[in-house]
Amino acid sequence: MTHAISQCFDRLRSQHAPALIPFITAGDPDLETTAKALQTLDRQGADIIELGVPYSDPLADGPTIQAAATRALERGTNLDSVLEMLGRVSPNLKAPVILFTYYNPILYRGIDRFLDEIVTAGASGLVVPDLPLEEAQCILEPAAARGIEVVLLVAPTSSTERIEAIAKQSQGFIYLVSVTGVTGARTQVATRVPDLIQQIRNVTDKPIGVGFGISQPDHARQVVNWGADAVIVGSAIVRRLAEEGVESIGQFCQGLKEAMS
Ligand SMILES: N[C@@H](Cc1c[nH]c2ccccc12)C(=O)O
Ligand SMILES: O=C[C@H](O)COP(=O)(O)O
Repeated sequence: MTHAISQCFDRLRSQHAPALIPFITAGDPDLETTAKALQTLDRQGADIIELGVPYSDPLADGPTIQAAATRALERGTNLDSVLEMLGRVSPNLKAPVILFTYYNPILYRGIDRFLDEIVTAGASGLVVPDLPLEEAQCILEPAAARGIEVVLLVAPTSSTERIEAIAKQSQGFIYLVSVTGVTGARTQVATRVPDLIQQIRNVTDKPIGVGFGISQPDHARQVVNWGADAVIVGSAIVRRLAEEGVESIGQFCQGLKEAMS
């Protein structure tokens, strides 16, 4: 049973290297571009890729990703078409893919069927931002049985007890949301991030990935210097992909990766 995300972190840790995790919205501007973008990111520095399934009622929706999801939905992108595309591309990717989706499409299909389908498509992990810890059990176990790692989120507002419980249950790594606001490029990384990283470190040795607002190589370097094991970059890549195309996100990823090393 593969636990590809944990394996990826084990490998990187032995090299003392942090992971770069770019996020893109599937279907923006179309799924063929997403397929090319996945391959480009894989070749140009992504260690793990977070692939967002567009959804009509997102939570934590910053303007860039919301606009991308709206465009993707207008073209008829749905979970079936995203998984069909991923199934074609994933055999050629080195980087494990984490699927980002809200809980409603999972519930609609049924958890077991959903998990079987994402395994077939070649996904390795799952982020479900509207699934609170208390409700996560129903998916954590059947996912683990299939080698799918469910990454849970810690927010700046999480209490110490809650951080401990999340850290215990999260698989692959712990996603530290750096701000209480929405996704989107910001001019600097929230100054409480080092404290939050330390708080999580105190209760677990699982890898910690930091996301939200990281949009420049300098930000990525700073987060790594603060002790993060992974840097997650969404909006800055989604915007470039939409405005400048696939080549530009390859170059951007290389730049982030260099800054982190
Ligand atoms: N889908 C979210 C973006 C997002 C990507 N990855 C996340 C992880 C946690 C919470 C939110 C996100 C949005 O609409 O902008
Ligand atoms: O997990 C992916 C998020 O989109 C990261 O946040 P960001 O968009 O602010 O970079």
